[in-house]
Amino acid sequence: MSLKDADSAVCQTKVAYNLHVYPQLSTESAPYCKVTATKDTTSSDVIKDVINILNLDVSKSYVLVEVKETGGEEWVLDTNDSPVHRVLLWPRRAQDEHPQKDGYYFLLQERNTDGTIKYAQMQLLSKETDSRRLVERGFLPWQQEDFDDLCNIPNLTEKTLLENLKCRFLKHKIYTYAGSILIAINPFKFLPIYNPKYVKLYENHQLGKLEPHIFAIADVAYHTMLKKHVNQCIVISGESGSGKTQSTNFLIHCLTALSQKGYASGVERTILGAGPVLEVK
Ligand SMILES: Nc1ncnc2c1ncn2[C@@H]1O[C@H](COP(=O)(O)OP(=O)(O)OP(=O)(O)O)[C@@H](O)[C@H]1O
Repeated sequence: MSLKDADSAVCQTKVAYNLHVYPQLSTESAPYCKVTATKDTTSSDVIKDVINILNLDVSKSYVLVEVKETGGEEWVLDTNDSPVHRVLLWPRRAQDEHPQKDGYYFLLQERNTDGTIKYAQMQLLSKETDSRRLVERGFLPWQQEDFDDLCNIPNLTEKTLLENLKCRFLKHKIYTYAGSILIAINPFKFLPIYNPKYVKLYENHQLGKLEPHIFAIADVAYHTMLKKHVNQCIVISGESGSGKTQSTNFLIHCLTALSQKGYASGVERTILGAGPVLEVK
């Protein structure tokens, strides 16, 4: 490495980032505290800054907690951890400003005298989110509530998986995710979930944010194709009569609606019309 390279490497570590730390006890002035940090700044440096800025009680002990939307977990940072390194692993949209609504942010939590952490912030979560998290962590037994993604079932067995699908089906929720795979159970009756309102609802959304739906899969494939300029493939499999043809029709309907921006055209009719010919064995 040349001296110049070394200089620029040193400069790189000195780049300043703004961290927004949400204190456990929110202050009257602002919901969060802005701290400037570099990659070298440790979590204990950040805590000291927040204590100074907010005039917090120095006799108490605090920890910096990273909240990440994925898994809904809070991670307590070690005193020598670099919060900036954590931020750089977050999605781009959450890196500059990290408002709580985006799900990626830092909390300042107080430690109890026995070393455990006071989770006062948890009270701000809705009761439903709160208990779901406790169930996911195994602190509460799994109730007969349904999970829209099978990966979130805490004790995943064939029995719990089938019970979850059944429970959802009885509530007319025929779609369930298994990660990025969509499971569809044939309802053998019309459900009012395929009108243009739903195409619009799922347009350009993030997979998993809304209730599982075949339009969500079509939308992800369509927008990934536009973004990456690479052909996309959706594999549909299932036994005879499970709804593959019907699902293909819904996919084509959604894809043509997305590409035509809602204007009726003959394209959908032409593609759907080709289906029976293609299916002839
Ligand atoms: N999402 C759905 N909503 C309402 N009815 C559905 C749905 N999916 C399937 N069906 C019903 O189930 C019937 C069988 O579905 P479909 O023909 O799509 O099955 P398939 O998997 O393509 O069967 P095969 O492999 O024998 O061709 C359809 O005629 C339709 O009435």
